[in-house]
Amino acid sequence: MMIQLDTNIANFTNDKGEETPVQIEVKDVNIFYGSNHAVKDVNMPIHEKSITALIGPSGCGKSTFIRTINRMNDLIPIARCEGNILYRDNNILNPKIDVVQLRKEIGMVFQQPNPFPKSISENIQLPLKFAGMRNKKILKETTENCLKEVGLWDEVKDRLDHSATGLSGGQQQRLCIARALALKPSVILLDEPTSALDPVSTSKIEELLLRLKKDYTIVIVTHNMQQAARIADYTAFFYQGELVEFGLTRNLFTHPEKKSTADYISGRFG
Ligand SMILES: Nc1ncnc2c1ncn2[C@@H]1O[C@H](COP(=O)(O)OP(=O)(O)OP(=O)(O)O)[C@@H](O)[C@H]1O
Repeated sequence: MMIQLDTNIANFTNDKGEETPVQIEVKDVNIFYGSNHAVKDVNMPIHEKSITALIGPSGCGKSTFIRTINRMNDLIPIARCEGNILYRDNNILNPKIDVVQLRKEIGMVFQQPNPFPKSISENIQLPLKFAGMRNKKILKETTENCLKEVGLWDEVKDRLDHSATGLSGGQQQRLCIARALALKPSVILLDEPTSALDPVSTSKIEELLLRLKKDYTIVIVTHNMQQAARIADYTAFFYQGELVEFGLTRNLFTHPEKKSTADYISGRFG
């Protein structure tokens, strides 16, 4: 029951009524794990400097799909992807693209905060050093700027050399977002970034994402429909590997076009 998406997507606007151009275009994407067809014929736009939420019941393919956007599924030997994910005139799924460069431009944050077991500042600086940056002044400035960007600077500025694993879960997750920002990405993918966090830490991350969308394109997998409704400009509802419905969040939640979307958002299953 794949829906036909309107490809004239430039007409979409975000919740402020502003047009946001399409940054990534997903075309006819199919993903398999061996013989398991996990994601089926997905077509959707991802709009620049907007938040796109991926929702749907467990096992519907949300994580599989988001991981494909920066080729994390390459790490799973039985995973196979077909189709096109167009980004800056390239197909992300082209085996010849530079995956290291891709992951600098399209960063990822996971469900469990996963800081390196190093100091807070090294968490920001290691990816930069790995990318060849040696200038100590720039490393220091970037550390401060990224920590300020995620609202963590005032909380940690006096203990930058302490282990990141000593931070709270919410602080660790903001550090992981800061680490992704250090590489100056244009897109940030987040796979259930708040599901391991308490409500206060969750709302800090939501506020942070709303700030970050001014400068970054954000795609978030969430089980929490209220979260999608609170922060996402666009929402995609997946069910059994198919993209059932995509649209402006306010439309999808108030006037879903498909019965299964209506059933899911009203809590009748999932
Ligand atoms: N690493 C993997 N190896 C093999 N099969 C996988 C792998 N990851 C996911 N799958 C399968 O792909 C399908 C989609 O799973 P996926 O984790 O993408 O769904 P999801 O919507 O993110 O679920 P959840 O909300 O529970 O995280 C399922 O059938 C799952 O078993």
